[in-house]
Amino acid sequence: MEKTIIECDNVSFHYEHSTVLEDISLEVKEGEFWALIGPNGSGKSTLINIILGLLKPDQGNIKLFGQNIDSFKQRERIGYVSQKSNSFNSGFPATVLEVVKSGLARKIGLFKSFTKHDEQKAMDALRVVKMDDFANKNIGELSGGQQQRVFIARALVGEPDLLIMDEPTVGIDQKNVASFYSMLNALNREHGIAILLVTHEVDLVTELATHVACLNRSIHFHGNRSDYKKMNDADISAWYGHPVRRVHQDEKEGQR
Ligand SMILES: Nc1ncnc2c1ncn2[C@@H]1O[C@H](COP(=O)(O)OP(=O)(O)OP(=O)(O)O)[C@@H](O)[C@H]1O
Repeated sequence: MEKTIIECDNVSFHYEHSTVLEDISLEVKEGEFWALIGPNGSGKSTLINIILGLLKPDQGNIKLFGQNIDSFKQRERIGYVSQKSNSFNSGFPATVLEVVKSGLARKIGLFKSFTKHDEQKAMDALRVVKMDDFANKNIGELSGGQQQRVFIARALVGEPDLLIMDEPTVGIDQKNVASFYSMLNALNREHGIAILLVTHEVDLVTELATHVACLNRSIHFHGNRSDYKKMNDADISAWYGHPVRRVHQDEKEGQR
């Protein structure tokens, strides 16, 4: 049986006077690729911050890899890429390889120097995201999409079992979004890394994610991809509280 990697059990959370999350229960198991969808301000980033241990829930419990979050010490098992990663300007004084190696700091200690082996691991991670040819380039000289691949490599260099991403494609054009997602697909299928992806792309998830959860203060839907595909636009609109229309595969093909 697959092991449970993330277990949220009846989690609730509020900021000052507003309740943002109510009774959230969700399980992510080994090898699964979850897309967390929901309208703006529905609590997705807040839930991610709780799972990462950056916020403490008012109620409920989180377990990571079967351990209570308060006693969980194996942070290197989780790679995280935020929506604001791709914001280096052209003058930022670090190469792509240095940025990726910085992902090992948590493992080896901040002030220890990197070894040849660390460098090889960083190059391996760059190869996975097909950015090894850019290793010695300045990070600021890369496009948003290329930078985001580098940030995935930084999250991968510590060989995590789980990758959490909060809207990693913000600011990336549509053509590059598709290749970015196919890379995530390969990470999940070929490297067995579980993925929790916050996204606004209600269409792409049907082709990629193994499971979908829709959050809007509470969980309105969670299930596998085929159950999600059976939902119609009216269901999704009801979860969102406003009209949502998915682009269907035959329409997409017609647009090509
Ligand atoms: N630090 C904070 N203090 C007070 N309220 C906050 C704070 N951070 C977020 N909120 C509020 O909590 C709600 C949920 O925000 P959150 O960022 O989790 O939503 P989200 O689903 O990730 O949104 P988006 O899709 O727009 O990124 C919003 O109403 C937001 O304004």
